[in-house]
Amino acid sequence: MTLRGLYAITDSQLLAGKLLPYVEAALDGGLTLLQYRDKSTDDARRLREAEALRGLCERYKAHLIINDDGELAARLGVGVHLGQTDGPLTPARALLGPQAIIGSTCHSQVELAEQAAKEGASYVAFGRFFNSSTKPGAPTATLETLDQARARLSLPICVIGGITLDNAAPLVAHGADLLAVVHGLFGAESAREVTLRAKAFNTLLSI
Ligand SMILES: Cc1ncc(COP(=O)(O)OP(=O)(O)O)c(N)n1
Ligand SMILES: Cc1nc(C(=O)O)sc1CCOP(=O)(O)O
Ligand SMILES: [Mg+2]
Repeated sequence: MTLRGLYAITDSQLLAGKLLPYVEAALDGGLTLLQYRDKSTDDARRLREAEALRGLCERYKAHLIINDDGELAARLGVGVHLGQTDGPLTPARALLGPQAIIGSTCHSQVELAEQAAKEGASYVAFGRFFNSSTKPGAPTATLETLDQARARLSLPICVIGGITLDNAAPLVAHGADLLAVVHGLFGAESAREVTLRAKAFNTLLSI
């Protein structure tokens, strides 16, 4: 499977009361991946929302990824994204099976990405590249990180952190395959604007 394109990530505060219409608008504009990222402990709501997102992703032929929670991903038969403190990749791969999409946060460390590749990651994520209101304290990465990663890795490379339509082009030029975006996509005044932004990100990626 080739993983390239726009990777939308949900945010419970930003999308409060409009999760499904805004996600559907993004899917309408074209998403490769959608990550359900909800840091709450409300398991019933998390299950309900993730199931609804899975239905939408099936309709639009995008892949749903669950942040942090391999058990929920296994229950729904979808992918998972794991950070460096979210548990090891090898058991996640065993749990989810060979076809599942599993992503790994590697900050700015290509060595972590090489290790993730050995442990069965489907893509590796570097960031944050810009100021992020969603995760202001995330460690930073640079275009040099991306150059090194592109030279040393054959896995799809995802970039994240403060990405907008105005700053994404250099990331694509330096080899990013997946643009992972929260505010730059969903921080829009209307669902129509979300669709337009998604289409514009895809144009940047030549998709
Ligand atoms: C695509 C993508 N890349 C990086 C992250 C960050 O994961 P992590 O470091 O585990 O931080 P949280 O998102 O869990 O706060 C991500 N979620 N998605
Ligand atoms: C969830 C997350 N992880 C990051 C990392 O660098 O690992 S940055 C980030 C937030 C991305 O949201 P926005 O597009 O609004 O900046
Ligand atoms: Mg995490």
